[in-house]
Amino acid sequence: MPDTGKESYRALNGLYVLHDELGSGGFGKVKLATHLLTGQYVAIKIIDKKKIGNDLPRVKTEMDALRTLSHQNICQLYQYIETTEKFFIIMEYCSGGEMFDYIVRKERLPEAEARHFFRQLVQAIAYVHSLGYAHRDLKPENLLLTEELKLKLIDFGLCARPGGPGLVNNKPLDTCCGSPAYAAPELILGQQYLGNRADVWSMGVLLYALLCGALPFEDDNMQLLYRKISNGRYYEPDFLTNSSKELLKRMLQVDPERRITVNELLRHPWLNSTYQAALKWQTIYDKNLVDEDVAREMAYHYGTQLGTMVGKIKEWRFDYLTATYHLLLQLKARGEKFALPPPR
Ligand SMILES: O=C(Nc1ccc2c(c1)CNCC2)c1ccc(F)cc1
Repeated sequence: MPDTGKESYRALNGLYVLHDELGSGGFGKVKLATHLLTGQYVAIKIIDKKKIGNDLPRVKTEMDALRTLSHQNICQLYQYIETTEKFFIIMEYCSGGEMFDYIVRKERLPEAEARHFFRQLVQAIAYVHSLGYAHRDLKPENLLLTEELKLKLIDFGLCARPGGPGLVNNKPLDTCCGSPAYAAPELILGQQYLGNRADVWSMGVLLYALLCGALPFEDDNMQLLYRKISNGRYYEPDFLTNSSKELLKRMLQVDPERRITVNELLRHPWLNSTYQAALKWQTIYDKNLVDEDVAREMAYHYGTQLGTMVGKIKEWRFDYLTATYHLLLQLKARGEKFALPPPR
């Protein structure tokens, strides 16, 4: 049983066992846990309502986004539990940890490896934008890696909702958006900005970090940092290829009107040079399609007809059933045997 605050974790009893902490963000902590029915690891984001106070809307924003978004490069929401004191957001566990740590360990990435990760980020963002969302807090800490070095985007707490005020926003940085080092000039100047274009700037900063192992705009003094970002001038190390330099220049355009768009990115030669197919960004998942093998195993365990189980899964309630389905599907996708205990 977890330490103090036992009663507040009661909601997890019989469903999950908590292990050590994976990280703690502005919002609360993320703990490693085991989903008991399948024995699979998950990550549980635990948010204390008292501690977030008037930031509660950000949690709702994130939940709305995560319920809608389902993509191979976005960390999958499995289950959502709300109690009087806390939110428990049960997510896909990404055992490779944060991209930030990966870059630090390797200092900087060869162009081919940077491309491998950057393509997946562009696919995730193209999908997010196609649904009218903008992420608005893109940084290496919000990019996680799986065991197979697949990239998974997390933390939609600052994203702009479709048609919401966020899409065109002129709130100054501190009130609404993420880390200054990755923030677009128009955003830090508190001007009107389009979330989509601001995301492209942040992706440019990320690509620079992948390729150079450093940030293009950096200063401990916030005012000087803002000035560097607004000038848009940065150091180009000699090891950068001309095509990398050209792409960075197109992404780190101070004028959002002249900045490359996501659609142009999807076709840019730097992303496609060693790959035949153009970037396929659509999701591989179909909410109306339920994997029959997984549903059959679940029907067996819960003692229901297959058709009934398929119907229940399709409700996508983000309850324990949704979590079980995703975890069994993940086992099947990894070619591993998956079985549930027989009905009690
Ligand atoms: O899996 C996550 N974090 C994670 C996983 C593994 C490791 C870390 C974080 C940190 N370094 C050690 C390895 C994770 C998953 C979802 C989420 F919303 C937040 C974090």
